[in-house]
Amino acid sequence: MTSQSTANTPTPDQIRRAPKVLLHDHLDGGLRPATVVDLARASGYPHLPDTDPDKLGLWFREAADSGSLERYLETFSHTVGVMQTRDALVRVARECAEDLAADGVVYAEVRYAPEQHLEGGLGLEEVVDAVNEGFREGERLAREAGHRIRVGALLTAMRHAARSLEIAELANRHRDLGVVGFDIAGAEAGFPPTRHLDAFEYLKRENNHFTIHAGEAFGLPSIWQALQWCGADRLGHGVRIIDDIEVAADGGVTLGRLASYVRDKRVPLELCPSSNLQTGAAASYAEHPIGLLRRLHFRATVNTDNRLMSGTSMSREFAHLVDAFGYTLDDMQWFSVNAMKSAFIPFDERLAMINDVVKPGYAELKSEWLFQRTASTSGSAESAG
Ligand SMILES: O=c1[nH]cnc2c1ncn2[C@@H]1O[C@H](CO)[C@@H](O)[C@H]1O
Ligand SMILES: [Zn+2]
Repeated sequence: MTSQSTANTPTPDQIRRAPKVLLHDHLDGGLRPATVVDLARASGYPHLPDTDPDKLGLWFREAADSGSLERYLETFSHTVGVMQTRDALVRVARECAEDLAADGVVYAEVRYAPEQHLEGGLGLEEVVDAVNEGFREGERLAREAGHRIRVGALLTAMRHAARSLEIAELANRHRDLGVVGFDIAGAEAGFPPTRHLDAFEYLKRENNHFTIHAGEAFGLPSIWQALQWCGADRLGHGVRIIDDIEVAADGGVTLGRLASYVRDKRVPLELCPSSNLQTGAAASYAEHPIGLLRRLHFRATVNTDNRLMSGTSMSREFAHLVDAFGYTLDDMQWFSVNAMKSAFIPFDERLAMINDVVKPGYAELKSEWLFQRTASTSGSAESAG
């Protein structure tokens, strides 16, 4: 009865233990509800919609379930509101690393916008130092709990604001000091990436890396600008590339020039299924473009975006995809290797993560079925032999 193909369909426990790689996760979108409540109490933040952690968690999920990116983003005022002191930033970053590690994430790039954490009097440098300290503490605590994780920071500039060059310079100064790259985020419609061209050109001159939120709430022009004007290394979401792919009634697929470019150049897509359902970028998991993009061998990756607002984790994202598309451990490995290839750390480290951590982890899981014969199946196997 036990065949390799059925054994390759991961169980919830295997999904959690599988080594996962996360490239798109917002620090201010991943707080534990109880931590939001604690920090609000400690700092006297008066605006929380609820002070019961369970109800607050539910409030975030429901408020973010709005069908529009703009309304989804309004929920961040409460998380950003309680992340204005050094202690709060260290704690949130520490818990982020611990939570990801406990969920089986072995490598993560976590982003946040330093310019949003200055209201309590911190300077930009102090914000970055506090978050880095939290990540290092979280890595250490995770190790003590038996998990291995590496966390790098991406510094985000808000696309409606005008501090992107300053934040890009901040990212460059903290290069090799815990910050692995740069990003822009926030409302997409009306704020094209070309507004921040000087920041991107600066980073290119410095041989540094950046990703751009593009093709989430706005379509192909945003993706095209991010790649061809700004020179993004990766696309945050990029899910609307589907608008440049035609599927005929007979199943034949035609790629437009931009979709071809994205696939040919192996441009990494930081896809975030649950987040897309909430902002209206996709209707259901089964209809999410990730299914087609994976079949067409785009450089697709699976990400959480905002664990608090979506009530999600990497394991939950994969569980939904396993359910919707019948993905196996091999598919999970493919996404994880894709993500690791696309990370912003040096090539030799990415290669070692793939060969020494990711692949052995999946090999271990994929071989479990060999050792799990029950009395009855081993009996029938013997009699069959
Ligand atoms: O999916 C998204 N699209 C665009 N912007 C986002 C998304 N999720 C979060 N942020 C924005 O990024 C900031 C820094 O982390 C958050 O405060 C939020 O405003
Ligand atoms: Zn995002």
